[in-house]
Amino acid sequence: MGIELDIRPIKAWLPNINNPLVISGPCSLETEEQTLETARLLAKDPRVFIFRGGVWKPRTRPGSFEGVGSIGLKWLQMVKQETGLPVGTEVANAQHTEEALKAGLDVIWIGARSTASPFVVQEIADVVKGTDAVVMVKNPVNPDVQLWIGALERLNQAGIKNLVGIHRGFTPFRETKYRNHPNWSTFIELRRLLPNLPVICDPSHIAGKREYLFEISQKAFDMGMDGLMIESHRDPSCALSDKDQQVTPAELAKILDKLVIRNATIENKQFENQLELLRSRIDALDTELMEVLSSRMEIAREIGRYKKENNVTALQISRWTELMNNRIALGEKLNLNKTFVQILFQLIHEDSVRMQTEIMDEE
Ligand SMILES: C=C(O[C@@H]1C=C(C(=O)O)C=C[C@H]1O)C(=O)O
Repeated sequence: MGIELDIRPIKAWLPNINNPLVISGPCSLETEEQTLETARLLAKDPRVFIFRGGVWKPRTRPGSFEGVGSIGLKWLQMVKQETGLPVGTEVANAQHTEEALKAGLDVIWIGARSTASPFVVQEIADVVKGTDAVVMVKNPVNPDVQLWIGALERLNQAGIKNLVGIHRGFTPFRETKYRNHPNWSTFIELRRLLPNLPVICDPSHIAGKREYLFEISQKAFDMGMDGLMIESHRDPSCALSDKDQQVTPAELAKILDKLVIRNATIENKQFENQLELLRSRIDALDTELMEVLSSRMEIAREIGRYKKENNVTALQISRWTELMNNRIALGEKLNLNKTFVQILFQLIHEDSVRMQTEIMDEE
């Protein structure tokens, strides 16, 4: 099924944007003073375009700080009035959305847990219907690009064209360096399916720790994302939520100073010619790669027929283990990433066994 969404670029609703979209502010608004002080510091940096602040906080388990609630909307209004920065918060149900719109917030976003629930997304879409709200949609907690797109579609069907995707990583199923797995391939697939959708990265939730913010942000720009949402707090050590991943506005400025912003493409004949030359070499190598794979599969089929005649199983674990170890060692010598080699050969082996069992089970 083709996907066609009517999406406006960021510039359509934020005309003064001349750089990647940077959104920053506290994970949670805690007090009027903390909100305003953080906002005043951020407003001094012309690279920050929108102030964010969590008001209703979805927490994994009960008992931790769940946000100040509606009073925070008033503080956001004060930020807007004093600094001129557009303001936004996360909404997780119809009531939040109604209150946020009524308070005149410039941006709302749907969190990862809410995106995972089509009922919640629909209830929010029903409230924003017919408005010119800017709605950002975080990826669902699981790397399901269709679910992410489904949420965007529901909003688009409600007439919302000012849409932005936020890549905040995916719940890991084991202990990892980062709090949430970046799984860049999900972003690549989203961009392939919806090339017009602006997508920004939320390195704070991917990282879980401030020391990783720079490397993740740079990667996001290397991949061509359109901006960042980075949590900041006047004093992260006292933050009531996610204190390890927040930075001070001064630290944010240092991160932004170091980041290299890349262009999606450039108008330069020499660059284009050189790129084309290198790409034609990749095309030729890919053709060879496919031919080699095809020959390999042909031999596997022959082995399958031979095993069938001799009534021997398709799967041969000792051969497979030995082969995998050997390929990983070879990969290291050839400067290939170990995980890449493992996954590649798992796929090849899986299909080789599948084909052999098909041959064996043919009438
Ligand atoms: C091809 C064989 O059958 C299976 C497929 C393998 C492969 O594709 O390399 C290896 C071991 C077996 O599990 C074989 O036994 O050699």
